[in-house]
Amino acid sequence: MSGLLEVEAAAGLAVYGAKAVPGTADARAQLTADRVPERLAAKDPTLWGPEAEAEAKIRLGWVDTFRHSREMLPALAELHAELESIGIDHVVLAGMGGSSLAPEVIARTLDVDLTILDSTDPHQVRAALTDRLANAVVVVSSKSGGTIETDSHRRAYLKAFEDAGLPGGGSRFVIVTDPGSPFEAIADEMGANLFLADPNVGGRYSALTAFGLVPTALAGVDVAELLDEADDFSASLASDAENPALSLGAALAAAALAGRDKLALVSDGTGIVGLGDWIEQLIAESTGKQGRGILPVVVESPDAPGATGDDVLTVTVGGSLPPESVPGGGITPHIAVNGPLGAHFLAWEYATAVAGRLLQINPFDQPNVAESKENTQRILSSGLPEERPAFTDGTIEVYGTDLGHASTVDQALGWLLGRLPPGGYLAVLAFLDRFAEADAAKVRAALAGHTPRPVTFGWGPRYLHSTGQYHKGGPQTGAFLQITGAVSEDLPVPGRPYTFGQLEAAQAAGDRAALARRGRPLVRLHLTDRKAGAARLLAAANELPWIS
Ligand SMILES: O=P(O)(O)OC[C@H]1O[C@](O)(CO)[C@@H](O)[C@@H]1O
Repeated sequence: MSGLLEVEAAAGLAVYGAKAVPGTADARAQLTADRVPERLAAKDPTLWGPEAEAEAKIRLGWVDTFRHSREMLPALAELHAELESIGIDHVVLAGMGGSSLAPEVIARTLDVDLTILDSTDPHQVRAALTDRLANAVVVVSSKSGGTIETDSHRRAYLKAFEDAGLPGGGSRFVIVTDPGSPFEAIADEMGANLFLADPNVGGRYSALTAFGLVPTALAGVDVAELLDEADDFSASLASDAENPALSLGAALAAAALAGRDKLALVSDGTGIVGLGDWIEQLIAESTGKQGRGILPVVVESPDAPGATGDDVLTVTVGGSLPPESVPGGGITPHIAVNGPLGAHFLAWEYATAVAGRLLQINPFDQPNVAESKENTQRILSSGLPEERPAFTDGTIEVYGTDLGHASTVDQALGWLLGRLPPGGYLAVLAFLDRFAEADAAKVRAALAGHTPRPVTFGWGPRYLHSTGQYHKGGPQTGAFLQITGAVSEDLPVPGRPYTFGQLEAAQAAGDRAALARRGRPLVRLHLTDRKAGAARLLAAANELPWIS
């Protein structure tokens, strides 16, 4: 790793090291020879080939939509003031994937209180519903207006407000959706506040549209600043010379094409919090298709296992740095990206689109996400498949086929890690309460410390809208550890014949079916006692030998 002294910067966003990544100079020269900066700034939909053209035509709004986003700021300020004047100051955001990941980064980075509801886990949903309900406004965000999780949250809150006898009904909701979606009509029916988003922007590119801005402005963020940061940075995007986002995209693709196709995303601790989760969705869902793609690996800190590796491009991300400071948060990454959050959003969207062209994929579709959704629907109507554990170890039931002689959780983990092919990865997929059971995420670093292969972690069902695309559409080299938990207090989805617990179980089973159809190695650990099971799993992961 070298080259960190070289930097390309615009409007405070600096990309260090990109040009030193092998192959980047040639890729960048090709991009400028093909006039990509100029054509992308002009929203040329032919940049990704004839097959992507129809989709690209309606997906390039993000190039400049942040300018139009300003138009909604007065209405947002008015609504914010109105809600605050009647004591409604607890903002909940129900939304999946691109409809909640950017608001979460914005709220965490700028330290405002915003509850994100992107889970079907009944314990997590119940915890949200019982938290400051009398002061709550619920932003229901969905571009399509057809996402089952988000509609279920809407139903649950409507019922909770009614049951609590709280006045206001629909006016306690703010719906963010695309024009003409089913949610637009529902907003009207409910008497909800409505913000329509730019329909020419896909979910994962929507950070600087109503999806990123409405919930965060209501939570108290000065979103105009984010728009200014993006606007200032945007001037660089049409340029061939000082165009850091172009170099970033060229480096991501050049590295992947040379076999460094895992992207470790490491926060450097300089004030931007949680950006890795947003970049993860952007890169995984945009590139993981047709058997290719870049696998993002969100790493907890610069010293956590998995930040480096033979096929890993190590990228640190953080806020603007003072002059002379060393980027990278204590490690020497291949690339460091530092700058204001609004510029980060635009730079990564641009880099992903550019990398998509070089990887010869359509960065605007997500062709393999539908399969798990369809499996979920089928299971919800026909019932969960009969499954028997291969064995039970204390409070953990272990499911899987051909687990050999494994009879303990440790052995099952060893079996799975032993099945990682060269170039492969392990994905840990936890259908648990991501706030109350946050410690379960520690299993990623614990496992990554015992294998040379990259280990990712995703909370179900939210990963289905992110890395889920890559798992099924990208290179078929993954092994999967699914974690599910017993439900002690289930919750009905109002107006539906199923509960949140059944929906969550159907989503987990639906994704297992999609992975099994591809013959991927998969172990499911069902925690019959969530707390004890998670502790046992973590201990087992920590005690594993090195498995190469
Ligand atoms: O905003 P929507 O339509 O609810 O979709 C949420 C997420 O689901 C996906 O469509 C894929 O599952 C993402 O691309 C998107 O961000």
